[in-house]
Amino acid sequence: MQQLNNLSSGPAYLYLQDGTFLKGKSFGAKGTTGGEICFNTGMTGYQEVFTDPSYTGQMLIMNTAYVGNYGVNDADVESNSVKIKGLICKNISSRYSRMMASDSLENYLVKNNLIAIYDVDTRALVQHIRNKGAMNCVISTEFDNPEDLKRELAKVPDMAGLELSSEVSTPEPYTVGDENAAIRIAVMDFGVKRNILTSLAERGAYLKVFNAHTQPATLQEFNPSGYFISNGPGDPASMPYAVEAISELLETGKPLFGICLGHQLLALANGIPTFKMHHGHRGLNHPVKNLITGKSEITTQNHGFGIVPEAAQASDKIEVTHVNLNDGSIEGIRVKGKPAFSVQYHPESTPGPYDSRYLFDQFIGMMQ
Ligand SMILES: NC(=O)CC[C@H](N)C(=O)O
Repeated sequence: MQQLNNLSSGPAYLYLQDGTFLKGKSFGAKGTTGGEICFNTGMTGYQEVFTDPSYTGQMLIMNTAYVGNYGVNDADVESNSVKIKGLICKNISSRYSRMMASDSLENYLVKNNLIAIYDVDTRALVQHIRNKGAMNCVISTEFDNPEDLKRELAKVPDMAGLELSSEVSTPEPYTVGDENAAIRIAVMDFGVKRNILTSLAERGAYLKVFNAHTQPATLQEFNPSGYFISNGPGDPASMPYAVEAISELLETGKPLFGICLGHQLLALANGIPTFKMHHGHRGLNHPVKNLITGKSEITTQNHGFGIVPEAAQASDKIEVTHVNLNDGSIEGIRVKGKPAFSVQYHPESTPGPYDSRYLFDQFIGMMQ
């Protein structure tokens, strides 16, 4: 059991676009930060969530009552840095306990320059977002009055229409797995989670991960058995370059699998529009029904956009394969006459239950 040096306890302020103004305590780095507020209902997996590139630009409320209880380590990361813009919690644990932990959450946040606020009534705040919908917010340890905070908030871009994949995609290609493997996958990196790559590599695939703006012809030079379209941050409707590339890849007739942003982009490539959800789905317990097998799965989710259900149901290009049992949103599709499919949720489930990992086997099976 490690004792933290000293919990920082200076004041911090939270200001929302609708004028909601809350005082809490400062934790992690000092300063002012802004982004779109969202909440994650998971009780574990904070380090994976903080480093998931799909959270770029988001101010995250962790619904669970305590954050930090089990510290941090070098392995539980989905990318090489913290990607959330700011953190909002109820309680920060003043000590951590786990054999695998190498440091405290507080040191980690300071090292990663992440501004956090705690001692906020997160239950009330989550209910507020659930009623009013997603909106921008700022956290500050520098400004303590609504006028200054409102001015800082005005600098925060709107998530709708925002293209963020170019910020988080790998600048240079890199490979994962055994280069002699029979299965080769070209990965379009829009902000890929590390454990998606691991999930494919541990099933015997050799992966080459390419920058988001790579031309399809360059992907084809790798002579892949199939294509993977990754998750990622931002508004899929702001990415015509990616939709164009995916449309071209579909013409190759090779297997193609998309996750989350990849699902939204595959839908767009088939003429199905996307929309901004009221407050999104983020957590580890979202029930989804697989309409092909009739079985349900408990899934990990992180998305603020969705594909338009009426357009998906009416499309003659795709078939709906998965539906969210909470709200009926479309969470899986396959392209008619092509070996291409996608899901809105996260089968690698880091963190989360393992129910959906069969999707990686399905993709590998299609390429064998
Ligand atoms: N996890 C993801 O890929 C998220 C996709 C998209 N940025 C959304 O918020 O809906």
